[in-house]
Amino acid sequence: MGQAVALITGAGRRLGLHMTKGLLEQGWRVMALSRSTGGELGDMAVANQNLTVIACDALDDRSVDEAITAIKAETNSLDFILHNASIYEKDAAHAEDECAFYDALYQIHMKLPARLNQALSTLLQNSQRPTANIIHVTDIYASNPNPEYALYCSTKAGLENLMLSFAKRLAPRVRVNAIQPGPIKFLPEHSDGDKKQVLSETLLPVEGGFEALEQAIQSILNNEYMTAAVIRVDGGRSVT
Ligand SMILES: NC(=O)C1=CN([C@@H]2O[C@H](COP(=O)(O)OP(=O)(O)OC[C@H]3O[C@@H](n4cnc5c(N)ncnc54)[C@H](OP(=O)(O)O)[C@@H]3O)[C@@H](O)[C@H]2O)C=CC1
Ligand SMILES: Nc1nc2c(c(=O)[nH]1)N=C([C@H](O)[C@@H](O)CO)CN2
Repeated sequence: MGQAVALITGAGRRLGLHMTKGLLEQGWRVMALSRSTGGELGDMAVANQNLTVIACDALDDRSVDEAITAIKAETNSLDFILHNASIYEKDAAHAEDECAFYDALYQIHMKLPARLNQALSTLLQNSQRPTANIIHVTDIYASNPNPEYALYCSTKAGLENLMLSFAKRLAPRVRVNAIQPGPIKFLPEHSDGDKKQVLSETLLPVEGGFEALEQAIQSILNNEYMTAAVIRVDGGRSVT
């Protein structure tokens, strides 16, 4: 079996960058989609021939078309797609541009994953592994929305529904699953009060860390009997 090939969206920072590094360390070839081809990701690509950085802005259809063309020029088979790219902002922050914000959330959480799954389905069917994998990274809020993030949550719910359709459409050669993260990694803009409040509502009151998601991703990749499944990685937050 040849070298496994993964495609990661939103690879430029945090979980996307963490998973890019992890899969490279395991010997995978990684196609990393990012709005910027520079920075740490670009530096890594100069030093590691197993990493290809491809520019992709989900909000620009031409950029997505060009990224799909570039992926197909790089490989004729694909073993894993991680739909990680995301925008996370409160509705209240977009009172003046609510429609444009909702369009952006749809484009990044639903349109981009649907287009990549459809456009790359032949590459996935050519996978050299027993099955190819697609993982949609959603959110515990997809099942039980936080009304302050209604627009974000609804598009994550749409991403989860797309997972079910692609699981039905692409079986049995391709397994499609979703992971619902909880309080994995706060953002710099989170205050200490925000963090304390969230963790006080979480059975395991700590940030899970990207390693917790990586373990769940690996468990899906290694289990040939998992498809159309939704795996929560949230420290129990979703039941409080
Ligand atoms: N962190 C957490 O605690 C939680 C995370 N999640 C989910 O887990 C996933 C990873 O989380 P995290 O790493 O914190 O996410 P971030 O918000 O830090 O990063 C998301 C990525 O999305 C990409 N992105 C943003 N805008 C665009 C765009 N217009 N076009 C293409 N890509 C874009 C960026 O990639 P680049 O800069 O390379 O373009 C960025 O790396 C996300 O799907 C998130 O919704 C869910 C619940 C909790
Ligand atoms: N794209 C993102 N989505 C989400 C994030 C994030 O940082 N980026 N974070 C959360 C969590 O609420 C976290 O901030 C604290 O629990 C949800 N989605």
